[in-house]
Amino acid sequence: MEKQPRLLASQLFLKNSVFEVLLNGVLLTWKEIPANKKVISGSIHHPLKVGTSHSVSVSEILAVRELHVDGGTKDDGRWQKMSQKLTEAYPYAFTVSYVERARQHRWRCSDVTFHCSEWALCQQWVQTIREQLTALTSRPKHLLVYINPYGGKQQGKCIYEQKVAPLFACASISTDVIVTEHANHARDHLKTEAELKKYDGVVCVGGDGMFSEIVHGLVSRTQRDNGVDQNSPEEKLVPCTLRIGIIPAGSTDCICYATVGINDPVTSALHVIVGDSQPMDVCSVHHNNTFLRYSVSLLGYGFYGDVLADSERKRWMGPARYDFSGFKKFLTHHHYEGAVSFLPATDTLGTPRDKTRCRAGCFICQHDGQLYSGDSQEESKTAPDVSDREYEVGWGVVRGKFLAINAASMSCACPRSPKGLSPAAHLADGTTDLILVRKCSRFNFLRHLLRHTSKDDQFDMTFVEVHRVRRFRFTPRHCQNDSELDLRENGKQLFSQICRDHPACSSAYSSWNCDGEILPHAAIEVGVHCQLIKLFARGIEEQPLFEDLANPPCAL
Ligand SMILES: CCCCCCCCCCCCC/C=C/[C@@H](O)[C@H](COP(=O)(O)O)NC(=O)CCCCCCCCCCCCCCC
Ligand SMILES: Nc1ncnc2c1ncn2[C@@H]1O[C@H](COP(=O)(O)OP(=O)(O)O)[C@@H](O)[C@H]1O
Ligand SMILES: [Ca+2]
Repeated sequence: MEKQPRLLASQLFLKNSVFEVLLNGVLLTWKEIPANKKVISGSIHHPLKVGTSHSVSVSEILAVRELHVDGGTKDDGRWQKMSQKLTEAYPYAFTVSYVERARQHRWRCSDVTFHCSEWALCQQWVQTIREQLTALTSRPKHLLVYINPYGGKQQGKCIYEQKVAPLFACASISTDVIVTEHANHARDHLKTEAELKKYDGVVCVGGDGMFSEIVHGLVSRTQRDNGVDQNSPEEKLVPCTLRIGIIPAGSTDCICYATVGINDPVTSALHVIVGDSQPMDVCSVHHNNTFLRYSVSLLGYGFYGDVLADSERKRWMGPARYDFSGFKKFLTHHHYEGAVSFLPATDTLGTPRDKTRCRAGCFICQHDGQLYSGDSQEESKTAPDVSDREYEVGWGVVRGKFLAINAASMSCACPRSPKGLSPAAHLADGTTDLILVRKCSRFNFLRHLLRHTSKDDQFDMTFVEVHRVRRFRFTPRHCQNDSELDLRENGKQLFSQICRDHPACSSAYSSWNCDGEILPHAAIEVGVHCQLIKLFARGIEEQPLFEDLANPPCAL
């Protein structure tokens, strides 16, 4: 790393020792000075701590504040316990709040308080650190927050007020908070009313469904403001400028989990505060040249569609509804017939069977950002009509009976499956991983499902194939025309009754699970829009081998 000029260097008092404290444009470091150090209160040091040093990246400092020693305890209760002698020798102090890495990708806010003998020195430290923080232009100052009070275990409001709001206040971030009153409240507010110019980002407190509302509101608003027609599947969409933060308070929380590495409200709040930015792909879903929805995580037909449809009726069960419906639909074991045509992403570096993973600073995402708009793509972008042009150059077609057709635009890692539906998928490479699970025995399907929870490769099975694609289209076998599709809605109950009476039979249609929402059509066309949105996240950080490496001793 380029050597940074030293901004400040002082000997300051911390706990019971004197530390050499240094600030340059990149790091704040404090190193214990072992020799001649004076132990004031007589407390015993842990031998390992002697001579240790700490360093914190300035970009991960949340705030700095002065302590008012005269008034006693305004900011730090521990101050009271300091000996009279210390107060006399070092009557001025300031506290630096910073990000500390804990286990399993968790971030925590830590405080360190330095004591000084002179007021001017204390002021100089506080001011210089503040100047450094002000220079970090990627940090949000004003945020629009939407809370879904009914997501997950209905803890959204409480999570925000107790864990997140105090951190935003500490980092001097101001907020406008809206607790949603009905479904689509946040989406419609963003789409039409919200004064977006006032904000540096939008925060949603809830699950994947709530995040999806925010995405729909922001993307639709951006297209409308730029005169882009969402109904045209070929249209190139305009990226959203505002970043989105997710405070996880839902049932699956896969978007948070797969972009941060953990579904933890404090960790997510800290990623917002430090102003992280993670671009993400968004799929647009159309039916007959009519826009249906956007998807950022899972588009699932068959098993995941049926699980979602069933679980919606059991919302009262909370997150456990997915396990209940999952078990039920596993036993039902329905398969669906149809044709999937797709445009493989032949010009990308990665494949769905890679051992490498999309991680913070991902090389593939950084380099593939521009490919979607590349001219070489233009000619082959249009989806062929499966019946007429199935051999169109570049497009592949797979027909058959499927237990599940899943498109994962990202890994879809979540607490249920920490590696996700497609472990090697990328957050921002402009592709989605199309996973086709053909009809097989219950036992084999169970083996496939179980592999989502172990190290074994869920794609290494004869009845599973996976393609990395830029576009795809699904046509259910019995879909001759639209009126038949509409009929299915009315006839569905009768049909499912018949199927229950004749277990060998399978219903003709499943539903698409689009990020937790049921789509009204089975025949869809999907295109990936590379890096259409940005999150307050940085991707999953590589885990340090040893805990100490998370806060490496600085090389001075
Ligand atoms: C036997 C264990 C099998 C575990 C397989 C787990 C795979 C999980 C992959 C989950 C991908 C999730 C993608 C995200 C979807 C969300 O957009 C969406 C909405 O989330 P929200 O309610 O928070 O707003 N969530 C979902 O659609 C939930 C999908 C969860 C499906 C769980 C399926 C559990 C299957 C259990 C089968 C049990 C078989 C047991 C046989 C003895
Ligand atoms: N105030 C509200 N009342 C009812 N539903 C809401 C409200 N606010 C948001 N929703 C809807 O609740 C659904 C589930 O929200 P989400 O936060 O994803 O929780 P979960 O992960 O438990 O599904 C979303 O589809 C969202 O549109
Ligand atoms: Ca992707």
